[in-house]
Amino acid sequence: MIAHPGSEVRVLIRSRPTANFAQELIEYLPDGQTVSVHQRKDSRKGVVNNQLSSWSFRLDGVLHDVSQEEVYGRVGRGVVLGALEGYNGTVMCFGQTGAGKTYTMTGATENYKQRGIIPRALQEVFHEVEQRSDHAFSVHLSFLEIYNETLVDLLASVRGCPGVGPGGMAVVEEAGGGVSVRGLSLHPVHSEEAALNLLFEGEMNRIIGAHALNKNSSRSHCILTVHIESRSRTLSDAKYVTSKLNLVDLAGSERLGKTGSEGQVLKEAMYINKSLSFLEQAILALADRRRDHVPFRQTKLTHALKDSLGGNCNTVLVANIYGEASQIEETLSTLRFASRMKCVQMDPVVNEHTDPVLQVRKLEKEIQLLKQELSIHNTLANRMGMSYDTLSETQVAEIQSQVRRYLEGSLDEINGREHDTQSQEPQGPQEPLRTEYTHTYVPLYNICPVYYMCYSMHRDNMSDLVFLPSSSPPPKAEAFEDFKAERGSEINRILKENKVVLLERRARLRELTECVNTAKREIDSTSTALHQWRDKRQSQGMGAQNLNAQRAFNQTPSCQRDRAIMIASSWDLSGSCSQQSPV
Ligand SMILES: Nc1ncnc2c1ncn2[C@@H]1O[C@H](COP(=O)(O)OP(=O)(O)OP(=O)(O)O)[C@@H](O)[C@H]1O
Repeated sequence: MIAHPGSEVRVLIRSRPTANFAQELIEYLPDGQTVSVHQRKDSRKGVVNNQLSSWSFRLDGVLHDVSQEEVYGRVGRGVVLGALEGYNGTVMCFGQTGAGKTYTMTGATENYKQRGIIPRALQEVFHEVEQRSDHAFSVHLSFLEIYNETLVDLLASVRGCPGVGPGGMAVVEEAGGGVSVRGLSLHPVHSEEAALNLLFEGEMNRIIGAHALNKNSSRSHCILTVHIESRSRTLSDAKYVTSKLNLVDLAGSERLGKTGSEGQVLKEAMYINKSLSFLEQAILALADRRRDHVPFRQTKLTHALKDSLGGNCNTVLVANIYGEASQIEETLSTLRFASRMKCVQMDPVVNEHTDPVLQVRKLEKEIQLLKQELSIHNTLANRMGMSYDTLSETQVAEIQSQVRRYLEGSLDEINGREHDTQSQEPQGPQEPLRTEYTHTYVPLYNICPVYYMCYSMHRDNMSDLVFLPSSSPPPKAEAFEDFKAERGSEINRILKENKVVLLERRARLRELTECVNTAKREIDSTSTALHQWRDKRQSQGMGAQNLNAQRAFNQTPSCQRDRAIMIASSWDLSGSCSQQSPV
């Protein structure tokens, strides 16, 4: 079961079975969630007092006289299944020494039915991995012990383990708020059996001590972490999920007077109590939503558990109590811790990541598909053979050469049509303009706008061709103006001078034409007058000789007559024309 965002840490109580269960002091209410504790006032303080003080704790469940299987079902299963989906999860046991934390987490080795949450969780993980064939899982184990404020790798003895590096072990912060333990070995596991072997190996390395309340008392805190990574086999997705499943068996708090610990066991007890009291402070801070600082770094235990207590983690706490009257103060203390823990908020989210290698492959595939799509569009738009590959050096050199030839005049148009006699006739009007390269045909307007290249080359004096990263070159007129102002300025100057001379000569021609036309008009009027005079003379009986001369003149073709008149006119005008500059 995955906690909803904003819900609280789940807390259940488990009591160690005892023949001396203090029924009059500890009461489990029928709702299965509430525990009431009644405590007599302390008679040792000098006042004989039989008054009872009562406390009531409402939690998420009470596990009283229940089997290991039921405990796993109500505590562990949901967290394990969540971890397989990519949610971080923590199952943690807390309570006084001898209350049954190790029994709950690891269980008893004598009987298979008494195996605890950890072996059952490992079994469930590998059972699910087998069932979920549409996903590829990778599972690793690490086993950390915190003993007297020292980090210990419980799997360092496993064959092939690289051992701790020169920096030693340390809790390190990760980007995103998580923590990891530098120097802690991580062991790949492919089966339940292999995982149980590692668990057994680690358990063997744990430090156990004996005192009055527990002859096999854990003298350290232990965190077994199952690291899970899952990738879909069906979707070729670059995304994958990871999770950490922390199974935490804390050392138990102990009243030194009651346990009678001495020497090393006493020293251990002091470390245990100190770290548990820092854990309580951290939980208090986490439970108080007005506080933004949580003192995780005060001790190795809280630092290592930083990302396992609520927050992004699906957390379940089992508060183990030892329900005898003599342990009522410890029971009360455990239940107070439990009710504070219940106020800690959780906001579990799937740890989704993107595989960079797969992401690159995916993008390459996408580019390929887009190219295919583009090529279909080009075909439909009658622009076949277009290439969108980056230009090779040869292609760039070829374009440079084309532009040079254009500037030298061997290409007639700036759009890339070859002008020399060897070039073939341009293909049909539908065909794109192309230049041939060693390996492929690339349309000029596709590989680089030629206008723009020319523009760049003029600027750089043809020595250094710059491919400006723009797809919109300046208009032809603008580029030509630039050319005239810069590289073509000398040609432009000569052109302008010639233009002036040409204009002068045109004006002169216009004047001459006018003179000719005026003379022609005079000749015409003279000729008309002559005809009129001749007609008059004829009618008055002129001599036969004159008549014959006039007849001969009339028989001359009209074009010859006009020419004779023109020549005569120009002779008349030659004096005035010689005043003008020669054409
Ligand atoms: N629910 C239970 N059913 C049967 N036996 C139990 C149960 N809980 C605890 N025990 C027994 O009680 C004894 C102490 O339990 P355990 O070692 O698990 O306590 P603990 O809380 O881990 O103590 P410590 O903090 O000192 O390590 C063990 O012998 C264990 O088998």
